[in-house]
Amino acid sequence: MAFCHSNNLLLYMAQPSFVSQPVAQVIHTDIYQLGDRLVLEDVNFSIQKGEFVYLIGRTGSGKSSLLKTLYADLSLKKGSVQVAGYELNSIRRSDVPYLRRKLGIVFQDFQLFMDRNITQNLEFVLRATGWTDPMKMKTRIAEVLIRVGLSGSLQKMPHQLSGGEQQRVVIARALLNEPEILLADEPTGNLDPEVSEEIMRLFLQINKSGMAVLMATHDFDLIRKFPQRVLRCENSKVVEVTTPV
Ligand SMILES: Nc1ncnc2c1ncn2[C@@H]1O[C@H](COP(=O)(O)OP(=O)(O)OP(=O)(O)O)[C@@H](O)[C@H]1O
Repeated sequence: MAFCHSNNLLLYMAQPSFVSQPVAQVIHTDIYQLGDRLVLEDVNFSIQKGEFVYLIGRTGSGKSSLLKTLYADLSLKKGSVQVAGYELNSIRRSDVPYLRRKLGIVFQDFQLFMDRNITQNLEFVLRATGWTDPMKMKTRIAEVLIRVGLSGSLQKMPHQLSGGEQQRVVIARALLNEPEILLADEPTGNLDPEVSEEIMRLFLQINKSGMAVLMATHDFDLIRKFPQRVLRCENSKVVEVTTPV
């Protein structure tokens, strides 16, 4: 297991060299919100390729701030963070879009363009991330929609889809550039329990294909039903927990 508490960093560093490079590695890192407010201190953990990790903690404990740090939305003042091959300590502003292509980001609020159909929503992201060939874009959009079980929705407008289906589109959007890790912030927060479970099964299915997932959630029913590794934000620290519920 690659996680380390701050007092056993040596154990962490003593991992044999054949262990694959983690997709995310956070060492002795302080997490600040805007206005220089320290939210989490001395954070240490790593996530290996293909791992599924829940991130839990009370409201305001720092889950979103941690995720924002990983996708370079909050800047790093102290510590070392490496994500998808990028050192965030030294990342240039101009490289942030390239980092984000290697991450899939899923939020609670779907953030789809409501005046564009599903194909157009996905096309927008492909164009913004450098795709130009219309045939390749069409194929990629069809692929990701099949993956999330929405192959019949290419021309639908977001309002014609249920909440669960809209979240599936958001997950499809996050998959477009085949990221190494999905960062999900309360992805089931707006969904009823049955639909939440379906979305969770989708995340697990994607995870099985080798993509790491870090999911912030308050949903203990999901954690009980689909146990995975758990990190908890509490008292300004991030700790690994074995009995979260
Ligand atoms: N944009 C912001 N500017 C300044 N402080 C913020 C901002 N966003 C959050 N904070 C503060 O940072 C702390 C951590 O908030 P964060 O949103 O990371 O917690 P969280 O665990 O994700 O909470 P929730 O479960 O409610 O989403 C809180 O004290 C919050 O008030």
